[in-house]
Amino acid sequence: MPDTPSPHPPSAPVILGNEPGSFPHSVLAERHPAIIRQVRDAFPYGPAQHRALDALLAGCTKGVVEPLPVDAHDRARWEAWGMAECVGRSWYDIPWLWSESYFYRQLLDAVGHFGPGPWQGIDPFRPFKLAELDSPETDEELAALGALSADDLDRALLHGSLWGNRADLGFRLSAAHAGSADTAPGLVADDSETLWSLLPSTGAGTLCLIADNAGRELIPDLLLIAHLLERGRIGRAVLHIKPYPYYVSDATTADVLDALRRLTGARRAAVDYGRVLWSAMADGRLALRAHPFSAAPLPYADMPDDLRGELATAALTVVKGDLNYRRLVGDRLWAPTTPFGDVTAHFPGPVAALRTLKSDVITGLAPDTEAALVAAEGQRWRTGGTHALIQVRT
Ligand SMILES: O=P(O)(O)OC[C@@]1(O)O[C@H](CO)[C@@H](O)[C@@H]1O
Repeated sequence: MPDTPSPHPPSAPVILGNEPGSFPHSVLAERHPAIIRQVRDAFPYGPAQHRALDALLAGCTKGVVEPLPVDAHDRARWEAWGMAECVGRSWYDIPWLWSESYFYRQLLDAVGHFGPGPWQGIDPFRPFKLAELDSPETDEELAALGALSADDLDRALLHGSLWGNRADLGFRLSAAHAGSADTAPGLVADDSETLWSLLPSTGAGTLCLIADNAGRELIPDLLLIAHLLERGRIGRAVLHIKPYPYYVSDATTADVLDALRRLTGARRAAVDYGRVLWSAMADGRLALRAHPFSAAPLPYADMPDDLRGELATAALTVVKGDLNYRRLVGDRLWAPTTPFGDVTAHFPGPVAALRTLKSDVITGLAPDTEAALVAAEGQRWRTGGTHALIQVRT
């Protein structure tokens, strides 16, 4: 249940990537090289791009953080985001959140995404996102929509959006040996009643949904938004997406458009949801927002005033996924029973986290829940993607 924030915000060590054998270390040492390989194989890049990818691979695994060029379009932004404190240090010794975020910034640069030039704007992750969107699993999920009874819809669509977070593509690169979610499903925290109380059936407020992955996560996020608009639980929705490709599968504007076309091109129930969303975009009841801070290497406690002001007016902000959870509560090694209300007291309005567990960060667990997880799985439950949570701070 939501808890009352204590007057003194708690603290815990910031997560770094420098402990061999830890999950953050494996992301820097193994996942990032795998992502470079995958991207390199997916496009007929030219020699300059291959050389830049080689340099990034050597730098991010064995070198130190290099500053952005003085004429980089976003140099001032990264300076404000703490570049000076990280430059010259090993990628492993700085906050893990910062290293990961900078890796994606540098990867896009290496393939020419920021231009100028013919590769400007090309998303290096697009082939993987499209493959997922076109997969038979997506067909099956959309076909199953029609079978849901009106009474089931709230719960089914909320859980679709929640468990859709398991589908992130970067995670799958290191999840091959994780247990199947079917053998150990389960919510480790479930504040869904509180969530629904913030979205009453006569609601006219705004829902902000801070999206995570494209494809099989974004589709259920969009279905949930359409449903809430149709049921009159919200008057308006703002979908916060990334301003550029990020963490492999994070949703951008292009991904929203692909997902919408997938829905409007589908059959039966799915197409109705697609039409609701299409017309909601046309009349302003659904807006997209690609704020630069959405791809910042910082916790949401540090969000800029314009974004803070915007989220403050929402009836509820739903924060999707693992990375956004890390940014919401702070990427720290919290004691798992640290109250969620305490670590999110900085957030400007009611906030709900919908997340499958894919990194060490966790807060808000009841002591017996933590004990049961540890007894059953050691610490694997933290990163395996087989558990999920719905946590709310009113
Ligand atoms: O945010 P998402 O898509 O749910 O998960 C992102 C993720 O795969 O990437 C991070 C490691 O790179 C982890 O926090 C998490 O497992």
